[in-house]
Amino acid sequence: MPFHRYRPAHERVPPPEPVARDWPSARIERAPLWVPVDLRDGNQALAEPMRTERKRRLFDLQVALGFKEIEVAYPSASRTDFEFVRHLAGAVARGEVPDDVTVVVFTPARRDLIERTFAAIEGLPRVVVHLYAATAPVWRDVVLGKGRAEVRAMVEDAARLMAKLGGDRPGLRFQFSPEVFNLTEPDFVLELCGAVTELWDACPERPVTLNLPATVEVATPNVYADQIEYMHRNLDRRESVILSVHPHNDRGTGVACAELAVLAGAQRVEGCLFGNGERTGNVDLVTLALNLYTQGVDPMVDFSDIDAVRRTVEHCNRLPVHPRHPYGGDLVHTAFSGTHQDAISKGFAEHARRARELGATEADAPWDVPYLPVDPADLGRSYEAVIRVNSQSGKGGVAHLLRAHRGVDLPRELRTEFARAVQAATDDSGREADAESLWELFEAAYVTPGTAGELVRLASWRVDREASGEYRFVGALSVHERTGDYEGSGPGPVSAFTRALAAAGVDVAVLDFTEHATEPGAEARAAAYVKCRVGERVAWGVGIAPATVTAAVSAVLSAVNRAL
Ligand SMILES: CC(=O)SCCNC(=O)CCNC(=O)[C@H](O)C(C)(C)COP(=O)(O)OP(=O)(O)OC[C@H]1O[C@@H](n2cnc3c(N)ncnc32)[C@H](O)[C@@H]1OP(=O)(O)O
Ligand SMILES: CC(C)C(=O)C(=O)O
Repeated sequence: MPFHRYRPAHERVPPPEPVARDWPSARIERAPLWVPVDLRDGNQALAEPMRTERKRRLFDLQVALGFKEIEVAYPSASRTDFEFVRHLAGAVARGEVPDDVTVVVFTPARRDLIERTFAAIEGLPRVVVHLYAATAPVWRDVVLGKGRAEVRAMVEDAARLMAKLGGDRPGLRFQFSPEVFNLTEPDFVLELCGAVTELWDACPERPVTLNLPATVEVATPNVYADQIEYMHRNLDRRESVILSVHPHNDRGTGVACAELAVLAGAQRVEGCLFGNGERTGNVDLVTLALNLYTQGVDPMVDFSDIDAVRRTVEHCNRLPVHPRHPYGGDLVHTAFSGTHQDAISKGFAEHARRARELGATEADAPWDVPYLPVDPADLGRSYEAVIRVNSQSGKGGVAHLLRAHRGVDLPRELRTEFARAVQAATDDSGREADAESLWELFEAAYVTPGTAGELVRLASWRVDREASGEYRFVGALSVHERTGDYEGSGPGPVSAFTRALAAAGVDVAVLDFTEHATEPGAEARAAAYVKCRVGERVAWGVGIAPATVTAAVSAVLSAVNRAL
């Protein structure tokens, strides 16, 4: 591949010199102002732009999630976008939009289009008019055909017109974006930003938003962070400026760019939900907000029902969210592989133990579960899909599914044995085994093995506790088709039954036995697991029944038949 055709970013735009930087040792301790631009930047990247119904649905979602500033349209671009802003003006007048929500509209630096933009916002009580113009050398030369002075004049003319049209209108603020900031000479950005903050008379009561986009991501995130910190330190009227960033994701590092930019002094971040937007998309606000959340910082937006958010975004964009998308993808809390499942399963148990120790609920106890950076329940997800079984799974995952779905908690040795059977079955099929098919496999193998072809069968039976404290088993046993009544006594029901079996000619030694309830409460069923030696053979059997004695007897019978 002809890599010699490309130049590194530092040769395309001089880095700000000298670079003093605090960002490498800074920490993000509170959320910046998140501004979703799905309805403008995201929308302009869609094959079928949203109409009012879809736009309103996404807008309402963003309001419900807690966003306070929302870019809603490029009103001069199309009738659809113009009408949407008019629709919102009506919605605000009807009290359908909370008072603390401000809308942003976007305009190029062209007189007719600015005038149309102001016509659109008539009647909106809280609005930001956002002016943009490309400032980087290639855009100046190739797209606009203007030198630096002419671009400055174009921006100033537009800013002046906006100030004139806006007047002293209460609730109106201004925003400027030097498009392709990241490839623009830093001194030129300072010059333009200084010009607009002066023309708009930026002051702490009416700050101007300066939004510095990585319109096309071209460098590693540390370069963007240096550029932002330089602006943060050198912008005029800094206390009257809201420093904003707008990363795209061409190199796949939009999230890193945004995070480092916040460390470098950015107070506001524009992006889209799940990262829709031009080419590889705008930076994803869901990931950014939840990255903060998992550091223990209030993200100031609510993603506690992530799947509902995703469904609405998918509906409005008519684009799917990738199953591996951070936090919201279908598969991001799922482990298929054995050692991950084992770790997660142990992590869940430890989490429950720690919660009990702290006297907290599991939903409130500190989260530290291997392989799960966030508790899926915090995002409105169940634990159902966390562990899924295929041929790469091990005993931990198999045992977890049986425990979670059927309440059976297999002894370690039986887990290993059954996991081998599951692996053989999933290797043969090449498919996943869901909880139901896993249970069917387990039941057929251990609970009701070869029902039709059983060699030892038990018809009616009973166990009594004698006055001596011993147990007495009496039952009709059929062994190799020979039926008779047999009995046996022992210190427990299991030993009483094995003695009855011995009397019928079946020599059984119990090597291991455990029993537990499958769920809490009086309605629980008992599960019994028994490992028996029958002659030369050793086998496990499992019994599940409403009564503990029945479960134990069934388990022994199952082990005997499996061994035989
Ligand atoms: C990085 C971003 O996201 S920028 C936003 C991009 N979004 C969009 O373009 C969506 C909406 N756009 C549109 O609907 C149309 O492009 C319109 C209505 C704005 C303009 O349409 P047209 O007049 O047909 O122009 P066209 O679409 O060809 O745009 C190119 C013209 O805009 C000029 N232009 C580009 N950016 C700007 C700007 N910020 N301010 C003023 N003019 C600009 C170009 O120099 C070019 O001018 P020229 O025709 O004199 O060479
Ligand atoms: C904010 C602007 C101009 C933008 O959408 C971009 O640069 O990507």
